[in-house]
Amino acid sequence: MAVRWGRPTGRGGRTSRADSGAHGTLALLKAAFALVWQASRGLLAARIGVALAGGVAPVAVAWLTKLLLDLLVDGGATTAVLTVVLALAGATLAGALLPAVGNFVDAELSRRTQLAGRARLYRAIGGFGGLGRFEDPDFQDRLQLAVSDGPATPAQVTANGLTIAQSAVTIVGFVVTLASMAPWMAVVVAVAAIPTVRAELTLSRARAAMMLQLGHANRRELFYADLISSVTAAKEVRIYGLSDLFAVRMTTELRKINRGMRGLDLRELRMQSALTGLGAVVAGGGLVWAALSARSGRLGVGDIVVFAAATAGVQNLLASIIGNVARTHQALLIFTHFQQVVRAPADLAPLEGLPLLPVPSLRDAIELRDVWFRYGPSLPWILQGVNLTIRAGRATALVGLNGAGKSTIVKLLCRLYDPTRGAVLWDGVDLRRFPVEELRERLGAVFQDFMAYDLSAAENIGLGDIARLDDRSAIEATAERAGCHVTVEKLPRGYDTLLTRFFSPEEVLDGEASSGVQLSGGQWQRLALARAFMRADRDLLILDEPSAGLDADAEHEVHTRLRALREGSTSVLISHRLSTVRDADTIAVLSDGVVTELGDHDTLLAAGGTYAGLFTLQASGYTSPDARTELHPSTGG
Ligand SMILES: Nc1ncnc2c1ncn2[C@@H]1O[C@H](COP(=O)(O)OP(=O)(O)OP(=O)(O)O)[C@@H](O)[C@H]1O
Repeated sequence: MAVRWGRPTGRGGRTSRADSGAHGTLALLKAAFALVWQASRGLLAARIGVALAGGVAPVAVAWLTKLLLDLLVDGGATTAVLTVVLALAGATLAGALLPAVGNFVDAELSRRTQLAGRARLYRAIGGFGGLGRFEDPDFQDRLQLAVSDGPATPAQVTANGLTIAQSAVTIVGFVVTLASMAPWMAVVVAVAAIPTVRAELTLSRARAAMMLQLGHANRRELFYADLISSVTAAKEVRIYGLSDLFAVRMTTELRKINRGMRGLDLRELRMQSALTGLGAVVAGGGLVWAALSARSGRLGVGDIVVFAAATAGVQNLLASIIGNVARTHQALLIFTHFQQVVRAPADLAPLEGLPLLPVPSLRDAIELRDVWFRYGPSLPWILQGVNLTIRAGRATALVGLNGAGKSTIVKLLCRLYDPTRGAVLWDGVDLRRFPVEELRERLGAVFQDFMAYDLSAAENIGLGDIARLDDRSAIEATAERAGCHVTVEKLPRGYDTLLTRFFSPEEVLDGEASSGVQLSGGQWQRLALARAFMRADRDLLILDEPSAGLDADAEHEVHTRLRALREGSTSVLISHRLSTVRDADTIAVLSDGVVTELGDHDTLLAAGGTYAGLFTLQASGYTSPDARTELHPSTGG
């Protein structure tokens, strides 16, 4: 089983049209809030309350301080002074406590939203009926980003958004304060905010462009990092001594990323310095005016305090808004990917305008009628008008050289893809008329690239029919039929043995310690067979190279068992070992995207064509590539 390495994605990711424009941003914000609202209305309401109170507290503190100072200077009554002191203490305490309460609520909201977001995301992913999306590189990038970071973003957007709202409340309070004392100062502060907002927008755009640029470098960096550290690649990486090479490539990508980020950070630093300077000039100028006004008796001591607090507060809050807008923008970009995965339309479309039908038991045949297929519009045709009838209750074998399209046909039978042209008919009804999950209920399959689950032996078999996942006697009987019962029984904990070294057994097996076991390739293959056998009673059994990893004895034995199992049921068998397909009722030879020969073993042998040539070649044990090319000049081996 060859392991194909996945394409990891960067932490940045691509922007899309949906990201751009105020309308898109607003819709995203709404969707993010909606998810948080759905996760916990009560907590969100509490968080909004905290933001409002947190926004009002600093303004209240400034005004109460002014009031207190004015009372003291004017010799106010003790009760009045004490009342103001108490109110000031309360407002200060609230101002100090609210951030901590806000953090707690944010964390809890984040946990709940992530739970709801993940559930929604994995429901959407599980709903993709076919394989096409998983093989689309752009969709893969989006998907991986949505999975890794997407569910956390709605809560981040909400928390940042509410912090911005909180700052805005305080700013409004301070600007009103300033306006009541010196209207021109309020105007100056408001005007001074304009460059800040403009700078923030420019920076946001630069950040988005940089993320787009660095997305590819990010993906490559993660790709090499994963290769170096993953157990799957560990064998080859060590044998071929690849880790240094990959480490150098990884650090090269990382340097590229760092250069880009450093440039952006420097730009941000320059802008922020300029803005801080501007803020200092505004605040300083205002303070000079306030001091002169106090000297001339136009302002009291309390006024100066509240004035200083208001000007400094507005400048600081504008700076904090900058950071929060940036973080919100970043989170929204990632949330875009989440939304696009969650809202992706069905990938396997039903036949237009026709209602879905229940899947009837297969009575007559499955027919591929003039089936053309390619894996993408820019990729070559794999099937170019395949016509083939798979008769109910009979065994059909598919034969052909590597890359002829045998597994592709199997994938079309399982409706993992739809034909590009032509149709697959189930007793005359197009497969696209059936609900895909219902169709799959009717199939049992073992694939060339079968799965080895890091679970117990029993589960590895039972997953073939989840309704009987806990039915130990059914699982054991099936293992017996697949010829792996004895092997499994001899494992340290028999059927409960964990077939992995990846998880600690204590995590999974009720606290009972027992080391996990790793099976050999052939043993895994038997388990995969047993898994398929759990569905032996289904309408169609698909066996794509079911014995590829087995030794000669085991292969013979498995095929004897398969023959018995296939008896009277509908099956499709793919095998390069032609001796194992010779007793199939029908053998179809695929070449150049079409069925070139069809018949039983004797007929095809007598016809003296491709099958006869291949069979004779294998029977004689002669495997010269030259001879293969001579036999099949048009198909690559
Ligand atoms: N997911 C895919 N995306 C693009 N091309 C693919 C994909 N899967 C298979 N192909 C291409 O389709 C062709 C047929 O592949 P397929 O696996 O059906 O052949 P096969 O007859 O089963 O070969 P083998 O005997 O080696 O298993 C090959 O050229 C392969 O490169």
